[in-house]
Amino acid sequence: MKNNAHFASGRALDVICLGRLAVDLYAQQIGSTLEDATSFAKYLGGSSANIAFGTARLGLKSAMLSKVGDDHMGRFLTDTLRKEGCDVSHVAIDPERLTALVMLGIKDKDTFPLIFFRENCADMAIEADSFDAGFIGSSKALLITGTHFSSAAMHAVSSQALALARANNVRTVLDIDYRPVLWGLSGKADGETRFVSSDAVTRHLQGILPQFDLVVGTEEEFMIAGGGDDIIASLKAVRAVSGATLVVKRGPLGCAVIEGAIPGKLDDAFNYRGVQVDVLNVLGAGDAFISGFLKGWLRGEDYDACCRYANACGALVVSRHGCAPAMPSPAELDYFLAHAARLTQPDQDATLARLHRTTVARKQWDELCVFAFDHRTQFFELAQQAGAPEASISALKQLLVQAVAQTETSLGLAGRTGVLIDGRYGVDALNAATGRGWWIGRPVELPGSNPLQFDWGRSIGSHLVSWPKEHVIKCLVQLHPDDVVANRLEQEAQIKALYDAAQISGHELLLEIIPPESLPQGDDTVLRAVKRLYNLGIYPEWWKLEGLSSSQWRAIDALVQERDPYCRGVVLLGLNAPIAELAASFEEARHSTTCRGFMVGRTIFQEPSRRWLAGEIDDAALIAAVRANFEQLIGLWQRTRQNNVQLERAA
Ligand SMILES: Nc1ncnc2c1ncn2[C@@H]1O[C@H](COP(=O)(O)OP(=O)(O)OP(=O)(O)O)[C@@H](O)[C@H]1O
Ligand SMILES: O=C(O)C[C@@H](O)[C@H](O)C(=O)CO
Repeated sequence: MKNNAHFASGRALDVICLGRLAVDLYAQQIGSTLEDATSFAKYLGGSSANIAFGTARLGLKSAMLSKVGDDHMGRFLTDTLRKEGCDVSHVAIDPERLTALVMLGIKDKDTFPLIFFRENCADMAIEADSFDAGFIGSSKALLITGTHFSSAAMHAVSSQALALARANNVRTVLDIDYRPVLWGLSGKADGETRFVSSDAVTRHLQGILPQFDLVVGTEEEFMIAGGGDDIIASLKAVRAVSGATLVVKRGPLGCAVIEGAIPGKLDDAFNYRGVQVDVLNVLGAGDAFISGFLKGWLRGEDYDACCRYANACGALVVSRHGCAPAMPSPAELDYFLAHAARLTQPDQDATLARLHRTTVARKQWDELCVFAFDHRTQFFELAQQAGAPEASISALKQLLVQAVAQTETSLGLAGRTGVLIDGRYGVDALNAATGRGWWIGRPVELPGSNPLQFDWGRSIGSHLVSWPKEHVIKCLVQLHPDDVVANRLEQEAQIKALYDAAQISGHELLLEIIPPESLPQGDDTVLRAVKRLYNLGIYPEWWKLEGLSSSQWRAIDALVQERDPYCRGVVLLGLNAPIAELAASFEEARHSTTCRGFMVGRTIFQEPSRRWLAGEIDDAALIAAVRANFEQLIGLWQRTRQNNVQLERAA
C-alpha cells in the first residue's frame, strides 16, 4: 500500500518527540512480584523518550523535546539519548523539579506491575518558551504521546508545538499511549491497567485528533479515542474528526493501516501480518513498534515496509528485558527480518544477541595508550624486596592514577587514555580512575594460573554484577593450541564461561593470550589460539597480544576481519620489555588495521615503584618518573602511526 505522506525536504531532523522522559527501574527478577523484587536495572524510559531513542538507533535523526531535573537521573537520561545520536538541545533542566521515575516488574507474560513516580515531575513542566518555530520547523515530523495532553499546562504547550508544526509543513504524529493512571482514573500505584473507559478522556482526545496526520494506537487506545462500543464504531468516531492515517496495533497479529473510510471489519483494512514470538515483557513494545513504523514512513517507503519494520521491532522488544535498551539497530532488524520465521525466541539467538551488543551505539576507541598496573604478584614481590608493607601498594597504585591523569592533560590524550588496574590492591585506584572517560580494564585471572582460574573461584558471573559498566573484563590466559588436551579443554571451558558471563553482565571482554614458554612456539601459535577461540563462538571485544612480525599482523588482521568485523581491536602487551624492544614491535604493527595501541606495565612502573617502595624517592618523583616512561612510549607509538599516515599519503 502506497504511503502518500508528504514531507518537507531539507530538514535537519526527521522527528522531534515531545513528552515523557523518565528513568525506568526494571526489576531484574523475572516472575517476581514488585513487592518481592530485590534489584533493579536502570534504563532510559518514558514513552516519547523511548521513541526518540528507538528512532535514533534505527538511523533516523531524532530530537527530544522535554525536561529533566537537575539531578543524576536527568544527566543519565540526557547522556543516554546523546550517545544514541539523538539531538538533546531541547532537553531543558528544571531546577525546581526532579526527573520522573517508573518502577516496573515482570510477574508473568500477562502481568507487568508498574508504578509511576511522576508527581510534579520535570517532564510535565515543559515551558512554552523552550522551543520556537525555528526548532519545530527544522524537522519533518513532530510526535506527541497522548498523555501529554492530560494536564492543562502540558495540553497548552503540546497544542502550541502542534500549531507551529502545522504552520511549518511538519507532519504530526500521535501515539495515543493511553495510561489511565496518568489521567487519574486508576489507583495511584496501578500503572498496569491499560483501559478504563472515560467520556472525559474521549472528549479530550477528540479535541486534539484533528491536529494529527498519523495516529497510532492499540485497539483499546482507539476505543478510548473514539469512545464507541467496539473497535469499528470507535474508528468511525475517530474518522469523523480526523483525516489522519490510522495505524491499529494488533499484537502478534500485526497491524492495520487505514486511510480514508473505515471498513466494516478490521480484517478488511490493509493488514500486515506480524511474526509471533514468545513474550517476556510487553512494556515498551508499542514504542518500538512506532519507532520501526517511522523508520519507513519518514523515508517515504510504502506501508508494507513501514509495517514490516514496526512488527519486527515490536516483536524484538517483547522478547527482551527493558524498553529502550531492547530496541534494535538496523543490522539486527535486517537479520531478524531475514530469519523471522525460525526466530520465535529472538532473545535466545546468539547471532542476534551479538549484533545487539556490537551494532548499537558504542563509545569509539580509535587509539588506546594504556598504562597497565593490574599486576598483583609483581607488586607484592616489589614491596617485599623493598621491605615495604603490603598496604603501601594501594597508595602506590593511587599515585599511578595521578600520573596517568597528568599525562592525559599534558598530552591532550582524552579519549585515548587507558589503565589496567586490579581489584585486589587497586580498589581505591580503580575508584579514582572510574568516571573520567578512560578505558579501564580489570583482571579476573588468578595470577599465574594454568589451567586458568578466576581470582574469586568459578562463579565469575556473580562477581561481575557488582562491577561498574565501564570496566572491561581483562583475562590473561596462557593458551597454546598444542597444549595437552585436558589442559586445553579446561582452559577453553573457563574462557567460554567468562564470555557467557560477560554477555549477561554487559561488560566488554579483553582476552590476553600468552602461549606458555614451556611449549614450542611457531610463527602461527598465537594466530591458531585466536582462531580456536573464534571456532568456539568466543568473540571478545579486545585481544591483547605480544609483539608480532608484520606478516603475523597481516594474518591476524585477516582473521579478525573475517571472523569478527565488530571486534574493537588488538592491543600490544609489554612483558617487561625494554623501550627499544617495544619501539620495534610498534614498528612491526604499523600497517596493522586491527592494532589500536599498547598496554604496557612493568616497562613503565617497575623501576620508579621499586625506588618509591624503598623510600628512595617521594610521591612527586615517582609520578614524574612514571610519566616520563609512559609519555616516551606514547610518543614512540604516535610517531610510528604518524609516519605511517604520512607514508600512506605520499603513496
Ligand atoms: N507475541 C508477540 N509476538 C510478536 N510481536 C508482538 C507480540 N506481542 C506484541 N507484539 C508487538 O508489539 C507491538 C506493541 O504491543 P502492544 O499492543 O502491547 O503495544 P502497547 O500497549 O502500545 O505497548 P507499550 O505501551 O507497553 O509500549 C505489537 O503491535 C506487536 O508488533
Ligand atoms: O511510558 C512510560 O512512561 C513508561 C515507560 O517509562 C516504560 O518505558 C514503558 O512502559 C514504555 O511503554
